Amino acid sequence: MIEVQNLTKTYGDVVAVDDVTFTVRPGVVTGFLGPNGAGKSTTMRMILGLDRPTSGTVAVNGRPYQDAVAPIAEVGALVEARAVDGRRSARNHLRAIAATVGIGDGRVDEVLELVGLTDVARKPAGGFSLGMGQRLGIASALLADPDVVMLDEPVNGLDPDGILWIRGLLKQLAAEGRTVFLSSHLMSEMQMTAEHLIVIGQGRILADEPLHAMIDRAAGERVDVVSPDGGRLAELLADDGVVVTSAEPGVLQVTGVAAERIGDVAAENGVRLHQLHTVEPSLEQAFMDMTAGAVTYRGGREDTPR
Ligand SMILES: Nc1ncnc2c1ncn2[C@@H]1O[C@H](COP(=O)(O)OP(=O)(O)OP(=O)(O)O)[C@@H](O)[C@H]1O
Repeated sequence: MIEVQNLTKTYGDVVAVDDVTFTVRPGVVTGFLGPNGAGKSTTMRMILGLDRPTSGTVAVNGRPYQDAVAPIAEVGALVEARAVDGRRSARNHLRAIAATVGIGDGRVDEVLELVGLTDVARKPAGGFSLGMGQRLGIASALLADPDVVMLDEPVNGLDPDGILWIRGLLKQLAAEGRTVFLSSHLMSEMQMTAEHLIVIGQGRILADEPLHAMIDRAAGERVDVVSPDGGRLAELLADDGVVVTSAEPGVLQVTGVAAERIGDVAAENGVRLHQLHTVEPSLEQAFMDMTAGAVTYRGGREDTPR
């Protein structure tokens, strides 16, 4: 369990993390989602005790992480590109880390297998692709069999197969009762990996809810209707909470009422329907709407803070 309470971090005038409170529970893959510069890495670094909070507290399994007896057994983290000596093999890289905490070669081979690097374990890590490097980073995070696994942008550089693999691995780790916390700035990736989402924008928490709750809110937002009797249908649908807009004659965009109900009303009143379809929920759009006012940096030529 990770408990973050009223956490704030400022760098000069920049408030990187602004009074953030949340809990990451075991057994559920929790995603930490926010646009670039939202404060995800800073928060994760404070959870690990790598950065000192300006104010607020962090506890991992009930106590401040700095006080943990065997940190890598407590939290397995992939937070910044780990320094890997490129001439060293993946296996020797892991053996060197393992030696510092008395972990034997058997466990090293086990995690290599777990992350799918067994075949290349004796090859120099310098020749690894970005995706293989990510797998090696994840292997070192898992080496000491930690209760809490925290990964900053673990999907970076992974191809679709790699994304599926990490999704399965994280679900498995959560099912074993571990606390699994990972960050990303891409909703599409989170949709595939996380069950619970904590959304951050400009250092503030914007949402903290199960993925399905976010999907439900985004779902059923709009039904598109094509009908030669559009005007009449709009009148029939008029009700509290129902909004009908029409950009062109005969084409309606309806919110606040389900497609089934629209079909029934049309049938009962002899209104012809040529098309009726619910616009698929777009989590990406929901996320963009949520963080619209909270984007610190926007892409583009200048890429300057707003
Ligand atoms: N060491 C630092 N010194 C000054 N400002 C910093 C430092 N670290 C982070 N910041 C600022 O704090 C804010 C949050 O940055 P952070 O890296 O935590 O965001 P992020 O959500 O992890 O972004 P990304 O997705 O780009 O990694 C940004 O405005 C960033 O410029």
